[in-house]
Amino acid sequence: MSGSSSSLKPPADASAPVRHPEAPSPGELLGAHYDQCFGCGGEQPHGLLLEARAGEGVSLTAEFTVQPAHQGAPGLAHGGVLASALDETLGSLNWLLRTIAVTGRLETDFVRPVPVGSVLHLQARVTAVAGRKIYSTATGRLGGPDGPVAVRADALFIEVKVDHFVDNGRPEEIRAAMNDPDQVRRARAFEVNP
Ligand SMILES: CCCCCCCC(=O)SCCNC(=O)CCNC(=O)[C@H](O)C(C)(C)COP(=O)(O)OP(=O)(O)OC[C@H]1O[C@@H](n2cnc3c(N)ncnc32)[C@H](O)[C@@H]1OP(=O)(O)O
Repeated sequence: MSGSSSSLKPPADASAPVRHPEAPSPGELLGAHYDQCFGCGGEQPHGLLLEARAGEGVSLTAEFTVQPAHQGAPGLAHGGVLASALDETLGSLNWLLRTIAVTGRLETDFVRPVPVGSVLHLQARVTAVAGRKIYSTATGRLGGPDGPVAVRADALFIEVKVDHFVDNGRPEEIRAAMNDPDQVRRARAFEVNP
């Protein structure tokens, strides 16, 4: 069974997404937005170490290799970890829009079990934008970018101001990220256009 709830269907007056003129070129690696991010950061030993690459328009591809630390049932990826991989991939799309946004809703279909050691080939795109609401969809395939779908998700991201993080994040990490002397790294921690 599949299908998504009505809040994930763009309204009739939604617009097509517009790729930011300074978005990375198709094929370019996006790199981690924050080294402590569970989804993409290099400083998280049990993180997903997801690598996303810009695609055409407002789309991207990403790869996630399932490690033993990501198990739920013996030898199989945990469903919550797979949802995280989808969330991170979908969240990375906002960098192509240069919009700061957070996940409001994420609906996931788990179609096939995903073994430890396998590579999940993710593809995501923004389908529509309506005011602060960004609608997007993603699939994760096994065996290659054209392999069978193992997971898929539809999501609604909501545009926020940087205050969302500053006001709600733990002060230690906010301070450290804000004080990073590298201007690009400082901006990307919050996915803000530097
Ligand atoms: C730096 C990037 C990191 C990327 C990491 C990967 C992405 C993530 O995992 S982000 C972390 C997980 N997400 C969060 O922590 C978000 C927590 N939630 C919140 O902070 C708030 O609920 C937030 C910001 C989403 C919305 O609150 P707020 O700004 O007050 O918006 P609000 O006015 O309620 O809603 C705006 C619109 O979105 C809709 N909306 C908000 N939440 C939802 C939802 N869950 N489902 C459906 N619609 C929703 C509202 O109905 C409203 O629609 P309309 O404009 O048509 O009336």
